[in-house]
Amino acid sequence: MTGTGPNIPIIDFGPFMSGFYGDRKLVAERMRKASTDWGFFYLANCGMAADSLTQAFMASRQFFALPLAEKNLVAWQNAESNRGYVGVKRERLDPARPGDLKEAFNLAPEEPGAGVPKNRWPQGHPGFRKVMTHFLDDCINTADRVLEAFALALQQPADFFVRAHDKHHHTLRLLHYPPLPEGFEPADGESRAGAHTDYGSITLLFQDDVGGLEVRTRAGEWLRAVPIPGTVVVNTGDLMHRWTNQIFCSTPHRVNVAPECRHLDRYSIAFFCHPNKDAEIVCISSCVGEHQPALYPPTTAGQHLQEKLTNTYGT
Ligand SMILES: O=C(O)CCC(=O)C(=O)O
Ligand SMILES: [Fe+2]
Repeated sequence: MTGTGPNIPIIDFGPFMSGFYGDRKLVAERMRKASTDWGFFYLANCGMAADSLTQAFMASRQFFALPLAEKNLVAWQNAESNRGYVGVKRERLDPARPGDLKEAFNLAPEEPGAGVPKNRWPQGHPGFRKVMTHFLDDCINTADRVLEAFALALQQPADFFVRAHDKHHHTLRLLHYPPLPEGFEPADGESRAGAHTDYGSITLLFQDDVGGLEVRTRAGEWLRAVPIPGTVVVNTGDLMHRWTNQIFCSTPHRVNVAPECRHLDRYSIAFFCHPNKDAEIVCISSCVGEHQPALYPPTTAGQHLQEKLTNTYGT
């Protein structure tokens, strides 16, 4: 752990949302640099109403407070649907380590015309569904603006990434890290969430004020990504790493069982953005050159995601 040295950048998104081209370009360039150096940045003034976030966290707390039997009625079933409740230790983000000390609930936009809805909503809690559906829309909007900035940063048409994400194959994930019992000592390598990289293009991460998120620097040290009120953490995932021919990094991160926060509940909400399953992922032209050959063959976003989920859940 390092307490000195450079820190994860904080970028003010306000000028991108309301500014002229010059302002927008400046913000996009900051995002490009942060994604290259860190694969992580805090975004301030992202345009999301504080109220929407407060409500989402409240609804999340209420959901996780339900009896386990009730949560299990909406249990996660398979990687293809990837929705519903995932119990404590069911998942290991770092396959070499014990199961993660967390529980989660995944939801996602319903595909229009796909028949039976796939989200697994708990019965008798219409408020939960309403708040989360609203929050999901907010996340999609914010992510689309971030993707526009990325397109500008990479000299692509403004809608380059937004179009590739327009089927909204995203996942919203509520996370709860329960307090650990008095005297708890983590088994070797046990943590709230094991070290991992995210699979998709970008992730928006909202954390409460407990802390515990750690990001691995390029020098290999673990740095705390402390909660900064009024900001959302944005990180670039494996797919963006591949798409940008490794220019944007997909940085390992984890949630550590730090002694000072071990006995506190921690809540976070992650919005994982995934391009359309049929989107062709070919190294972006501005990231490829005479001295920078494309490092990956084309794939589709769907193929990429399925491989990653299978590795995590073993299904
Ligand atoms: O809870 C957090 O702060 C991080 C969670 C995370 O990185 C993930 O679920 O991919
Ligand atoms: Fe993550």
